[in-house]
Amino acid sequence: MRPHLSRVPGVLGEIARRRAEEVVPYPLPPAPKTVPSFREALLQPGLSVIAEVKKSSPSEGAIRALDPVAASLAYQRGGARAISVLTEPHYFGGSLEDLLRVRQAVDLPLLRKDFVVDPFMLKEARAYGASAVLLIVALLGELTGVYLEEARRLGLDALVEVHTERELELALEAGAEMVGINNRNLTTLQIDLTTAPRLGRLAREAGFGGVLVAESGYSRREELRPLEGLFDAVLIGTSLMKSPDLEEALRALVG
Ligand SMILES: O=P(O)(O)OC[C@@H](O)[C@@H](O)c1c[nH]c2ccccc12
Repeated sequence: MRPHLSRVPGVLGEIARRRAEEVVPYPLPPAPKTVPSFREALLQPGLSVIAEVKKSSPSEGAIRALDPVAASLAYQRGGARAISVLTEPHYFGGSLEDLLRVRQAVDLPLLRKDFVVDPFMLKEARAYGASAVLLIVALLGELTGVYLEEARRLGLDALVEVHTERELELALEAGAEMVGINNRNLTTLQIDLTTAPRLGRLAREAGFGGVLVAESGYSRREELRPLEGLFDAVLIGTSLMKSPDLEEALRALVG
């Protein structure tokens, strides 16, 4: 089952509709027998970092043409607990090939970062070595629960992404075990770092005891302070990718 994407506004709608047009099932490579647990990795003590491999983005344009394997190895040395690999090609310069190569190079669990709009994309994620997938509530709406179930059936963890109170409600109703709160509004691309703490508090007040991840816009250590004691993990991409030394940049943020 596919979500109705005609109503999704802004850049998010544009990217997702293009993605949906491209999904045509094909024979997949054999999936790795086992992959490390994404959820368990984030539940270690302290604020876990999910470090992201991202060559470009709609807000930044070209970020850095760094080899995903080299970037991931630096992230692993710097203490990242998981790695997010963009696989969207047109706006983020990613690919499933990147995901597979990173899987072969590091031991950390990997998140397939993409605009999942068809169940086949979950099978792809598994085949190319992901431990988890991103599910964006602004795209999947009422179908979020269906995609969560399908991800589970395939042995994948799901990070369910929200940006508003209404989306948070939908995520919790759908039974999300990991909720990502995006500081970036994917319709306008604006960042507001008060979004994650505000919605994170609401989630906890509503009794959510699962994994909470703060996403987007972090570049300085002080900015992580409002997350302490509330969030299990933070997802950081652009500011790390732009640093001359990724390992050092990661340590400076959370080491
Ligand atoms: O590069 P940043 O600002 O550190 O953000 C990372 C990550 O949160 C961001 O890439 C992201 C969050 N949700 C997404 C959904 C699709 C594509 C990308 C994203």
